[in-house]
Amino acid sequence: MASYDLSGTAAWSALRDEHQTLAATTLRELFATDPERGTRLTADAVELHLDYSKNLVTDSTVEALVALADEAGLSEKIAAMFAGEHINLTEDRAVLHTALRLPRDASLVVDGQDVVADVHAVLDRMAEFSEKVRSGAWTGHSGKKITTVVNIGIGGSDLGPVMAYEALRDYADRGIECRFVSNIDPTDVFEKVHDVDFESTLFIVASKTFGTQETLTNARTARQWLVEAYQGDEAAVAKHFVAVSTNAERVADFGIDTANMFGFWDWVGGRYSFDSAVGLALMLSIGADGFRQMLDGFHQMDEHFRTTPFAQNVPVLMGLLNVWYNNFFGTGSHAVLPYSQYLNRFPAYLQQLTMESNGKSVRLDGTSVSDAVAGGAAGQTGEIFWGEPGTNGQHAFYQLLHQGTKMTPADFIGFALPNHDLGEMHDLFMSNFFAQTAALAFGKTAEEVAADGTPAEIVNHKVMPGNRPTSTILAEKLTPSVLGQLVALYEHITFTQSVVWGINAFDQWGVELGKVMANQLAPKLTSTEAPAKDSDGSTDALIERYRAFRGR
Ligand SMILES: O=P(O)(O)OC[C@H]1O[C@](O)(CO)[C@@H](O)[C@@H]1O
Repeated sequence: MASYDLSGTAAWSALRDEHQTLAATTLRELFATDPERGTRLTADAVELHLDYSKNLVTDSTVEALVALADEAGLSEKIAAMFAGEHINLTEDRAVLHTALRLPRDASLVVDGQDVVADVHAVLDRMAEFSEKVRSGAWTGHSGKKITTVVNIGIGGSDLGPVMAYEALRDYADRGIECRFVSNIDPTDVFEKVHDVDFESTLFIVASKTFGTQETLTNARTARQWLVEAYQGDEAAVAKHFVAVSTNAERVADFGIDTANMFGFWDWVGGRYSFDSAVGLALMLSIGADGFRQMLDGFHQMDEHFRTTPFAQNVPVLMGLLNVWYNNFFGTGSHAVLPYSQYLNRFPAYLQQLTMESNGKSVRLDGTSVSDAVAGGAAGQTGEIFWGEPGTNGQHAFYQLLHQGTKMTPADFIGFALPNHDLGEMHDLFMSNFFAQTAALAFGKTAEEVAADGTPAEIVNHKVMPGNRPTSTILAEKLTPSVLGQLVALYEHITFTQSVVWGINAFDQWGVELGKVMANQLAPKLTSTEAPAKDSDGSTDALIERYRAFRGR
C-alpha cells in the first residue's frame, strides 16, 4: 500500500525549496517583478471568482502543490468519493453528500441502491410538506397557520440550517420565522421557545442518530410545553412535531409519527448534511424552488471539482494553499471573513466542517501524522478556522492580522451586488473589502509612515509589515445557488486537505469520550447524597464546589 506520508516525496522537497525562496521575499516584490500575477493567479468556478495572487506563491509553487496533489492520488480519491466507495474506512461508509444534489435524471447505484431516486423521493416529500405549511394547508392542532418553525438539533443538525437560513433571509417567506435551539444549556430552549404561540409553531427535531443528548432533552422539554399549552392533549404532537433522522425506530420511540419523518442516510456526514432533509427549516423558509436552486449551485461546484484540472480547480487550489501555509509556513489558523452580514454564521458553520473533519492526528493506515516527520510543521493537520463578517472584524481582531506576530492566511468573500441597495452604502462597504487585502499584502513601510509627518518615536508603531496572504472570492450576488457553490467549495477544500494529509475527514471519534464522561458525571451533580470522590482531584473538587452553589 502506498504511504500516506508525503513528506519524503519529490513534490514535498520541491515545496521545501519553494518555501526557502518565498519566505525570503515579499508580496511587494512579487507584484513589482510580476504585475500580471494579479490577473493570472486567478481561477473561476461556476459564479465564484478566486483571486489568489495575494498569496506567497509563484507559478512554480502552484506547480509543486499540484504535483503534491498528484502524489496524494487526489484524482483517484475524488473519483472514489463520487462513486460511493467506502472511503470513510473507520466507519466503513460511503461518503456521498455529493449525491444529495445530483439532478433527478442522474443515476448512482451504491451498495445495490439507486441513491438518486431515494434522494429525490425525500426532496419531493419535503417540498410537498413545505408547500402545505407555507400555504396554510398544514395547520397546528387547533387550526392556526404555522408562523414559527423551531429547529431542534446540534452540530451538523443545527449549524448548516441556521447558517443557510441567515444567509438566505432575503429569499425567505417573511411570514415564517425560524428559530434554532441547539445547546443543552436550558437558557437556549427557554429563550427561543418561551414566547412562541404554540398553536402556530412547528418543531423540527433534527438528529441524524436521534440519540444526541442535547437534542432529545431539548425536544422533550418543547414537547412537554406544547402539550401543556394544549391542556394535556397529546394528540397535538402529531401536528406540531416532525423529525429529520436516519433512525426511524428511535423517532417512533420518541413519540413522533414516522409519517412525519424525513429521512436521510448513513452516507451523509452530519456536517455535510444541510442539503439533505436536515435543511427542512430552510426549505420552509425559502420554499422548494429556492432550495432546489441551492442544490443546483452545490452540484455545479461538485462538477467543477470533479472535472477541472487541478491548476484551475478552485477547491483544489484553495485546499493546497491551506496545506502550503499550514505545513510549510507553520501557520496554525485560518480566518474566513465574509463581507456579507447575511453570512454571519458562515465561519461558525465552517468550524464544524473543517475542524471536525480535519482535526485528526492519525492517518488512514493508523500511523501518526508526526511519526515520519523530522519536527517542524510538516506533520500538522487541521487549522483552526475562525472569523466574523467584515467590517465588524475590522474593528475587533484585524489589528492582530495586520501587525501581530502570527501569519494568519485569510479568505475574503464578497459580493458586487447588494441584497439591499441603499445608495452608495454597499460601495463603501466593499471599499473596505478591497482595502483590507491590499493593506494586508503590501503594508506601509517606515519611510512611507515617516513621509506622512509621523513623529519619529512612533514611526515603528505605525509600520504595517504587510506580506500577509489572503485569497479573495468575489461573486456577483449572494443567491441560493451561490450559497450552494460556496458551501460545496469549502467541503471540497476540506476533502483536498484531508487527502494530502492522508487522514479520514469523515469520522469524529474525538467527540465521544467527553459525551461518555458527561453521562458518568451527571448523577454526581444531581444526587442528594455526597457522591464518591473517584474522579481526578480537580474534577472532584470542582463538583463539590458546584454542588455547594446548588445547595446540595
Ligand atoms: O445529528 P446528530 O446525530 O444529533 O449529531 C449531531 C452532531 O453530533 C456530532 O456527532 C458530534 O458530537 C456531529 O458530528 C453531529 O453533527
